[in-house]
Amino acid sequence: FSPLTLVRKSFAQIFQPSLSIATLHDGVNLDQASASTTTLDPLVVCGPSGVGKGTIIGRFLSETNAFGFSVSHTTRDPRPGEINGIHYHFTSKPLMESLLGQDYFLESAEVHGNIYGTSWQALYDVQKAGKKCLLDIDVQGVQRLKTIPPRESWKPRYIFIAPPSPEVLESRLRGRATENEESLQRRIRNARDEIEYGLEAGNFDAIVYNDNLEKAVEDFRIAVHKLYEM
Ligand SMILES: Nc1ncnc2c1ncn2[C@@H]1O[C@H](COP(=O)(O)OP(=O)(O)OP(=O)(O)O)[C@@H](O)[C@H]1O
Repeated sequence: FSPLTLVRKSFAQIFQPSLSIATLHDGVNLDQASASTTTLDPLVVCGPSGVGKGTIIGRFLSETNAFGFSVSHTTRDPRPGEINGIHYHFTSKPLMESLLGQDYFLESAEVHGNIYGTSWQALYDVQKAGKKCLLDIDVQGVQRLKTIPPRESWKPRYIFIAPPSPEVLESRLRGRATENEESLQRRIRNARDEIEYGLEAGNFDAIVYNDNLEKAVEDFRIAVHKLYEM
């Protein structure tokens, strides 16, 4: 039977823990399964709000085709211009709640009354396109991810982005001007514990300090290349 049959079969068995990426990857030579699996391991990027994750990731992704973002599910309403399946999988709250009760999401979070989640399928979709999935996850999310037993598609690398100091973090958050004072104070309060966890030995595979942006992007690039032996 053709490789395509294999691919379809694999999707039907999406929750099978030992699913091989080789069978998910259209056109891949199945004999090279072991060689192709590690190259698609996901990358989890974490750091306190305002540290510059989005900025660094944006710069990094603009220079590489090796990584891609997954499409998240959300219960929030689409904004003008947002397309279902491209920007988000827009999902009703009852359906989302039912999916949360199954092993459908690798991570989920409630933000301002809306539920967001990254499904295993979304991760597989990125891998199927031959890319490593880059996930921007908060510290609590990372702590939950670490409880997931490794599976063929889930052997992530973890990078923490740290601010040069709490004062600089606060001034960046203020400079971004996206938060009201209450939200800003909450982010700053949370940041203390998040930074402590991030800098603790063994919690992350690499730590990148975002002081000078150019240097941080370069350090991020170097860390990724090391972690993936690229
Ligand atoms: N090295 C840097 N020097 C100065 N300003 C920076 C630097 N890196 C990022 N910034 C600025 O800091 C602000 C926060 O950055 P960004 O939005 O990327 O943070 P984030 O970690 O993605 O935040 P959140 O988790 O809240 O989405 C932005 O205004 C950004 O332009």
